[in-house]
Amino acid sequence: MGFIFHRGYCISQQVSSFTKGSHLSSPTSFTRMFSSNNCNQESWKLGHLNHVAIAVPDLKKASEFYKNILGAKEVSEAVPQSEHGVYTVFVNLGNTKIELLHPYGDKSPIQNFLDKNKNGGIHHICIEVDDVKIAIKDITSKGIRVLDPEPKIGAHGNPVVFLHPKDCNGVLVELEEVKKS
Ligand SMILES: C[C@@H](C(=O)O)C(=O)SCCNC(=O)CCNC(=O)[C@H](O)C(C)(C)COP(=O)(O)OP(=O)(O)OC[C@H]1O[C@@H](n2cnc3c(N)ncnc32)[C@H](O)[C@@H]1OP(=O)(O)O
Repeated sequence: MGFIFHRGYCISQQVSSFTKGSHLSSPTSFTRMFSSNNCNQESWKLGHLNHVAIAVPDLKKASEFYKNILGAKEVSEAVPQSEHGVYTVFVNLGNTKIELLHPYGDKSPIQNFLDKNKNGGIHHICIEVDDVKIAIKDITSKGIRVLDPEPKIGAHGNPVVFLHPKDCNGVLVELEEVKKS
């Protein structure tokens, strides 16, 4: 579907308008779009893949795998993230990172996941956005569940939110606000 701007409104051509033999002859061929990200005054943009998070039952063993077996040059120490109920270790790959996660405290949000996946597994992906609050407003209006009403501060000191995996093709998606400098 293409987007056309006319007198300050964003109007979109309906897909049916492109079927063979049809032409854009009347105003009814157009639909005004008021809620699309492309058209809102309050817009936000998707950025790079910040990290892929892997929940692991043994953080030391997993860190050593990336450091000693795969030869990763930058593997951080384990850091407790008390607000999130996890320990994190970051493996820096240059163009993105791997975040190793292990439960912290007795109410960790990753405990269920590890109970179901005893050897660990990919837990979430984190994609950067330029404005997380505008992103939440827009995404929520499209029927996707955001798991916290307000962003929390994530492992990099930036605001983050999570989107429900059931609304995201079975993948837990974290959005992290990274302001362009
Ligand atoms: C430090 C920070 C940072 O990076 O900055 C972090 O990483 S914090 C990383 C940790 N924090 C978070 O994960 C916060 C967001 N997560 C949550 O709120 C929760 O973990 C949920 C995603 C809602 C899952 O909650 P809970 O484990 O209680 O529910 P549940 O086991 O009944 O799961 C409900 C359904 O979702 C599925 N499900 C659960 N976790 C999933 C995951 N990680 N990926 C894909 N699907 C998942 C289950 O299989 C189940 O599907 P079926 O019904 O089909 O069986």
